[in-house]
Amino acid sequence: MTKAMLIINPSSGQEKGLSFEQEAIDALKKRHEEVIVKYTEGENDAHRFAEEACEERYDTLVSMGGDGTINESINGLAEKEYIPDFGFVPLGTVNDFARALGIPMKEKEAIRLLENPEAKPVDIGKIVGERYFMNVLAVGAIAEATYRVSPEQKSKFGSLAYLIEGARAFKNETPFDLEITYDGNRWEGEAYLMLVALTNSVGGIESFAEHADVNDGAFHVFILKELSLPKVVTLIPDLFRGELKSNEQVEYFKASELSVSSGEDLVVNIDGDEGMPLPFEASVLHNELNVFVPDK
Ligand SMILES: Nc1ncnc2c1ncn2[C@@H]1O[C@H](COP(=O)(O)OP(=O)(O)OP(=O)(O)O)[C@@H](O)[C@H]1O
Repeated sequence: MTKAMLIINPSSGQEKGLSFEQEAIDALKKRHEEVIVKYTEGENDAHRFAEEACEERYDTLVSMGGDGTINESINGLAEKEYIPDFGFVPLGTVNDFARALGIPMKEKEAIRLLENPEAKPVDIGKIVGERYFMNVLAVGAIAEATYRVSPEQKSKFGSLAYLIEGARAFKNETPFDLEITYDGNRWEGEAYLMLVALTNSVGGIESFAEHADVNDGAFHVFILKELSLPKVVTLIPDLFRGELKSNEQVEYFKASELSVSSGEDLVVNIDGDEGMPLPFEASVLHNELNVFVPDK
């Protein structure tokens, strides 16, 4: 008998998850005899439910929520002996993972996709000894500014709210020292921001790492080395043209393993949430999950 687990975060996306519950169950019932629904009540519930889906050998796990819920689900699935195919319905503000995979932003369309999806192998990132991520790591005050984005700003400006707070942090910003060893190479210098992207979409901007693919086995590392007027204004058009990696103020390289440290007290932002202090080591888990994407 085939079985699917549906995780719903009722609080995600201004509490719209529950209104799509029945549609999601109906879509999953087209391919599964049994559909079990789990509701999150707080932190770590989605993580725990996803682990349960592995242990109990569910064929499919589907999560409905924002990037926080999807990140927790992935943390429950990664590196398990048995891993169900994974699908999700994006309910959040930014939804970078969904953007990268071509999953529709409209809930009804994302749910319809569950009736006849293609399961695509997808990379995820691992912070060694800590946790997993699916989109981005960031270090620097500009990244930390994103914690100041309020729910009101998010509902008013969407993902633009993060750009606005980030731009505010540009003003009084000073560089920090950074040392990165990667795949047998080394980069050392001063930086204003470091971003490690696994997919093309960062902060809702799909052209951020335009050349990045969800299963290319690589981290795409961007280091903002300079932040001086008037050159800084060239970052914006390059960002939206997908040319950020060629901007003279940016150092760019690809890596499958990274070790990052700094002499200063810095904290890494993981998929938009506050992570742990530096130093850290990260590696790509190539084709770790099978994720439902639109059938071609
Ligand atoms: N029933 C619940 N009530 C309140 N908070 C919950 C509940 N279940 C889970 N959470 C919390 O919701 C957070 C995840 O929210 P998620 O990112 O999925 O949605 P969102 O905040 O609407 O998305 P986005 O940040 O993209 O706008 C987790 O920190 C988790 O602890």
